[in-house]
Amino acid sequence: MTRGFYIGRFQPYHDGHHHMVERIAGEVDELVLGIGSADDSHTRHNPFTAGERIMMITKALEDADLVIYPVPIEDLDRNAVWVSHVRSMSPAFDVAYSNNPLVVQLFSEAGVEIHQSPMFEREKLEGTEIRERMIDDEGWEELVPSAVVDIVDEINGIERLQRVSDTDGAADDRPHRSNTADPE
Ligand SMILES: Nc1ncnc2c1ncn2[C@@H]1O[C@H](COP(=O)(O)OP(=O)(O)OP(=O)(O)O)[C@@H](O)[C@H]1O
Ligand SMILES: NC(=O)c1ccc[n+]([C@@H]2O[C@H](COP(=O)(O)O)[C@@H](O)[C@H]2O)c1
Repeated sequence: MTRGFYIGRFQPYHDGHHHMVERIAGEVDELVLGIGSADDSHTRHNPFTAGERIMMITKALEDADLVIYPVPIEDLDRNAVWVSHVRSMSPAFDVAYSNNPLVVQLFSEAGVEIHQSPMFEREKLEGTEIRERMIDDEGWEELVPSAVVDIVDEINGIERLQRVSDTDGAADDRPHRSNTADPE
């Protein structure tokens, strides 16, 4: 029995993530989905709560032939202890999956086997691009699983994102420390 760990912010869970999970499903029996930056919500970069992201993932993977465990993981100010923090929150896992350079670096240093994979249609399957489309009322629905469209509707997610994007002070949606091994 092999259990994997796939971490992301999933803001929102989109078809690029879904494609990656389908690929991972061929390699593991069970998969922990780490909901990164679980403590953040209601901002342009992280509009959805951990609970809302758990709903998106659970419903989108309802019919998948895979046991999944969505686990919220809060951010820490200390990268050096982040892998211990992840382990303290997650079911034990044999292999981790990420394309985030900082995540790859931290897991590798901790001796965890980490797999990276090619990006799938990255020009459109990117959270930042999808959130911009949501804000601008441009087509985003075809870039996420249909279950995610239903949940965004149920929580009035578009209205929230449009409101917070006006008021959270962010001039744009540039990724922060999580997307680089060297934030400088
Ligand atoms: N289109 C894609 N194909 C394959 N992997 C992807 C794709 N988009 C994201 N990923 C990977 O999924 C993981 C989680 O990504 P994340 O939740 O940050 O999504 P993102 O699309 O990169 O969002 P954002 O633009 O908000 O940073 C990362 O390892 C990321 O590289
Ligand atoms: N020190 C920390 O808290 C720390 C370090 C590395 C990654 N992370 C988190 O892991 C997640 C990585 O996901 P992405 O690949 O979607 O950016 C993010 O939520 C990021 O904030 C946190």
